[in-house]
Amino acid sequence: MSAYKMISIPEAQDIVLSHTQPLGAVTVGLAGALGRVLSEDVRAPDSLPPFPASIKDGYAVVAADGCGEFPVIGESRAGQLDDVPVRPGTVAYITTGAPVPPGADAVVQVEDTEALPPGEGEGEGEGEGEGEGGQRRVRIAKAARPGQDIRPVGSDITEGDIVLRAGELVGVAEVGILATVGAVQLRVHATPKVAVLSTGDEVVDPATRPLGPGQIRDANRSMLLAAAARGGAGEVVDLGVARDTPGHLEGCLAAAIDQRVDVLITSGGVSMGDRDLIKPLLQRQGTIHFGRVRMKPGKPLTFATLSLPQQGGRQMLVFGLPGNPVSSFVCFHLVVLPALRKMAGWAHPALRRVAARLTSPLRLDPERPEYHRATLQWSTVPPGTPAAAAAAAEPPPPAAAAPSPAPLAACELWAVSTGNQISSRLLSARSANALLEIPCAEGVLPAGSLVSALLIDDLGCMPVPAGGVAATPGF
Ligand SMILES: Nc1nc2c(c(=O)[nH]1)N[C@H]1C(S)=C(S)[C@@H](COP(=O)(O)OP(=O)(O)OC[C@H]3O[C@@H](n4cnc5c(N)ncnc54)[C@H](O)[C@@H]3O)O[C@H]1N2
Ligand code: MOO
Repeated sequence: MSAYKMISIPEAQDIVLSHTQPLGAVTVGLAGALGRVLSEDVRAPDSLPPFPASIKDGYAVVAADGCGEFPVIGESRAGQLDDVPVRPGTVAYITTGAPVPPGADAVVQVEDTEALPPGEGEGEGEGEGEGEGGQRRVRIAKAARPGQDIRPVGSDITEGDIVLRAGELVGVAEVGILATVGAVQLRVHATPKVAVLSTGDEVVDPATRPLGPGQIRDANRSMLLAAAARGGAGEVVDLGVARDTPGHLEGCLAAAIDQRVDVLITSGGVSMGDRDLIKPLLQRQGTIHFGRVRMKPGKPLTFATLSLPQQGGRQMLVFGLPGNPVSSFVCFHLVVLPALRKMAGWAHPALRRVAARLTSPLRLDPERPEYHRATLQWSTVPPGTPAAAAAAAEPPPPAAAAPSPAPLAACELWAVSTGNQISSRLLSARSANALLEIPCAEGVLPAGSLVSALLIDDLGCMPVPAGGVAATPGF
């Protein structure tokens, strides 16, 4: 009998998040802002554009002048302005992004004008568009309305506006916005320092070849270090492999404490065997909040906190993940990743959920809900099925014609199982971008059933339908 009560995964997630606090603020430069969560609002110190700016290459005009021939009395180029006012009956040459000169209230794009050739207008015998005394002239062929092709001051950003709020995640566009408003030093949440430790006498370095009797290569440490780095850890610490002795394991825990990590992730040694030493160690040194979770895979998942009086009473989180590589992978995404995100300041750290249809039937587990690894695919027909094979076998379009795009309304997200889900088979996580939340019940879930899918990756490994998907139905 296990000493630990079996709890549900939502309970486990709530317990972990209730023991996890956002880390304090630190200052980073713009180059270090990507992927961080702002801890303060960012305001614009000035307006954009800071001056009325032309949207087109053309001529700055007085709109009321309408069409006709006009002298070009100056130029306004981006970054360089002739400070000559445009009076009624005159125009100024202007480039995209340049300040509209005083007096002008519209821009006429160059396509709606004609530089007057020699012999026309006043400037016979001189260069194209140039009149007497070198004065360029132009014909405005299309009347402008006031304000045409001008971005007024502050039309993109108004001075004092909050352009990004505390709690927002800085992505690529946000880096550009920060640069736009000159925010080159930013207050963001600190990111957690995460250590990873494998356990087990059979576990050897991945470089080991050939394997000795009873040995297996350490898959979990590299995988969890990568997962922590991608999951937003500020620093990752490789603690190696703990041997199956209480003394060595304790030494590894001490190393994590000495290195002041915020989170320790161990794998292996949490089940019921006499060499499963993680739970007894955590019980001695901290508080175990749960030690069994109703989930497949990942049942012996363990979570503890250590309060460290020798380090000012700070708290360290410890996740004891099961040794089976898939169990470690699934537990990391369901329980550890939300904690790392919350520490890094995410307001909504849970995995995102979408709906998808099964392409094949799934046998249900009557004891535990299953987190079935799958690749989501956006398609009109269930991928990998006879219907998809029939669609693929249709005669190819004529050589010159591209395959026609699928109509948007006919597409759905299909969940393609990654095959045998035994928790030792890490290939069941290969190219998986979702964990299907398969309820615990008797029987079989038929193909075509709608299931909820937790996204564990961007959709970068989602296959692309031939011909793409049309943006508008029937377009
Ligand atoms: N009597 C019971 N036995 C087991 C139970 C149970 O409830 N009662 N639960 C099973 C379940 S479910 C799981 S999951 C495993 C988890 O066991 P541990 O966390 O104690 O893990 P280990 O025994 O150390 O290893 C399990 C398996 O994974 C391999 N492993 C371990 N570390 C690594 C690594 N770093 N890289 C690759 N593979 C690793 C290890 O060699 C074992 O094959 O317990 C069941 N048993
Ligand atoms: O729960 Mo264990 O993770 O089935 O293999």
